[in-house]
Amino acid sequence: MPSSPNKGRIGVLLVNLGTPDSPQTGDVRRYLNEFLTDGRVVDMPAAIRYPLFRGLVVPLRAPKSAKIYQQLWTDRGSPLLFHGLDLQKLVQEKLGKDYLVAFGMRYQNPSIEKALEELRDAAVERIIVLPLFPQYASASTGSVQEKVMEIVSKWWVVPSISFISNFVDEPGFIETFATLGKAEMEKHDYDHVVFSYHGIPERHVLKGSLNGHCKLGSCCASYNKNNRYCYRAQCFETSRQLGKALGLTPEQYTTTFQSRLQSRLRDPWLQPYTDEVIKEYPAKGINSVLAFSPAFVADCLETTIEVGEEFKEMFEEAGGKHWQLVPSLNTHPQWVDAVAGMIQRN
Ligand SMILES: C=CC1=C(C)c2cc3[nH]c(cc4nc(cc5[nH]c(cc1n2)c(C)c5CCC(=O)O)C(CCC(=O)O)=C4C)c(C)c3C=C
Ligand SMILES: [Fe+2]
Ligand SMILES: [Fe+2]
Repeated sequence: MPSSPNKGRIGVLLVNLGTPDSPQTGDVRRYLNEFLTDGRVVDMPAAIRYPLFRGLVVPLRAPKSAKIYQQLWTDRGSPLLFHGLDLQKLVQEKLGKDYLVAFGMRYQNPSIEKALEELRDAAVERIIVLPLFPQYASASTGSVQEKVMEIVSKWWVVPSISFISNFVDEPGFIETFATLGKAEMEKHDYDHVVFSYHGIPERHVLKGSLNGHCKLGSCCASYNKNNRYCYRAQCFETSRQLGKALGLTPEQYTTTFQSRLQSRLRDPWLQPYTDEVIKEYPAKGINSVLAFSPAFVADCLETTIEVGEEFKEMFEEAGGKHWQLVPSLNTHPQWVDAVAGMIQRN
C-alpha cells in the first residue's frame, strides 16, 4: 500500500491471554484474580463469583500455580509474553511503515489499554484487532473484544475497528503446524496423533449456539453457517485441516480437550478429556503419540507443562513408550507471514 500524506498508518493490535508478572505467589494471585473474576471465563453471577474466587478458589490455587509457573519461567520470563513481543516485532518488520503493530495482554501486562493508547497517540487511521486464539471462545476472543470495546467506548473519538474473530482454517496457521509436525514425524514413527485443545465448560458452547443448533453431538461434525462461532465445531475443523495437511486418515488422529478447572461432576467440560483418553492408549496398542496443542499459537503453561510434561508422565505411567509435543508456532517465519497476511487481507 503506498504511503500518502493524507493516509494514516493502520494500527494493529495483537492480543494474547495474559500471564503473571513473575512466578511468585503474589503475582500469580493478582493474575488469577483478574482472570477468574472475568464473567466471560467464570459465568456465575458477580455477587457469587467475586467472593468465591477472590476469597477461596484463587488463594488456594495461587501457590500451586506459582510452583508450575516457576518450572515454566525462563531467563526471558514467561514464554507467552516473550513470544508475543517477538511476534509483534517481526510482524511490524514484515508489514512495514504503513502499519503500526502493538501487543497487549487481556490480563495483567502489557495491558490492552496501554497498547490501544500507543495506537491512538500515533493517530492511526483504523485499528485491526487480532486476538491470538485460533478458535473463537467467549472466554478468550470474546473477552478481548469486550475489553477493547470497553476501552475505546470511553474515548472522545472512537476509531474504526475491526476484529479477526478466529483463524480456524487459515492456510498459513495450518501449514506452519504441519511443517512443525512433519519435522517430528521424520524423526520418529508414531502410532497416533492427538490434537489437544483447551477445554471450556459445555455450558459455554450451548450458550453460544446459534438458534439452538449445537447439541454437543454430531452437529459440530462439519463447520458451516449454523455453527460458525461454535468453539467445538471450530476445534474439529482445525483438526480436519491439520489431519489433511499431515496426510493422516481420520482414524490416525483424535481430538481431545484439556485444562478443565472445576470438577467434572458439577460442571462438565468439553469431552473427551485428554488425560482420560491417553491413559487408555497403551492397552489399545498405541505406544507412541505425537501431540499438538492447536488452541495456542505460542508455547505457554498449557503446552509446555501440561501437554509436554504432565501428559507425557501420565502416558508413560500407563505403559506408553514415546510421547512428543509439537512446539507451538511462536515466531516461525511461516507463521509471521501468515499473521501479516491475515492483517493485509482485513
Ligand atoms: C485457547 C484459549 C483459551 C481459552 C478458551 C481458555 C479458557 C479458560 N481457561 C481457564 C482457566 C485457566 N487457564 C489458564 C491458563 C491459560 N489459558 C489460556 C488460554 C485459554 N483459556 C492460556 C494461553 C493460558 C496460559 C497462560 C500462561 O501464562 O502461560 C489458567 C492459569 C494456569 C493455572 O492456574 O492452571 C487457568 C486457571 C478457564 C476457567 C477457561 C474457560 C472457562
Ligand atoms: Fe485457560
Ligand atoms: Fe456446535
